[in-house]
Amino acid sequence: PLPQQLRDESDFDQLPDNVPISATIADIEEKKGFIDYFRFVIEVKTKGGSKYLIYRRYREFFNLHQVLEARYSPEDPEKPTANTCVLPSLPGKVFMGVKQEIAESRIPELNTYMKGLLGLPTWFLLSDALRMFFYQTDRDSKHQP
Ligand SMILES: CCCC(=O)OC[C@@H](COP(=O)(O)O[C@@H]1[C@H](O)[C@H](OP(=O)(O)O)[C@@H](O)[C@H](O)[C@H]1O)OC(=O)CCC
Repeated sequence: PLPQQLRDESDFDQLPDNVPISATIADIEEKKGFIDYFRFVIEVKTKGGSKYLIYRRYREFFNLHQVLEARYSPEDPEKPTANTCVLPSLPGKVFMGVKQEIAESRIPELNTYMKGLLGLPTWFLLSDALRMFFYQTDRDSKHQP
């Protein structure tokens, strides 16, 4: 069989072009309504070289993390098995505080979290939950500031 390093590269080459390979928060924006909330403006780069913006709020990160944990985190972090991996930790919920400040303080933490996710083994990058989160929806592409 191919040595691990070569296999990994060839695994990576097999990935579809629309798989996200990097994602960084470019800005935050406030959505005013009955309840104000903040969204993170995330620039996603795909393996095929395209770049686009998606807009996600914290609770969407939280829901993604719950799904990923349920499906992929090992019973015992000391012993990940073939289809489990140790996930980066998600910054926690905050119950009190100024929403703008909470959002701003989350920028570096969520950048680290996304970097951690997208640095996991190539088989993980193919998981539906992950690809759905980073997929650019119609709403994302029609987004008006
Ligand atoms: C003492 C006052 C308690 C209080 O107001 O907490 C409110 C809720 C927490 O509400 P939740 O929805 O469970 O959790 C909140 C949302 O995830 C929110 O996401 P978004 O920014 O996208 O809106 C985060 O920004 C908040 O930091 C978080 O607290 O607490 C619960 O309902 C607990 C349920 C597990």
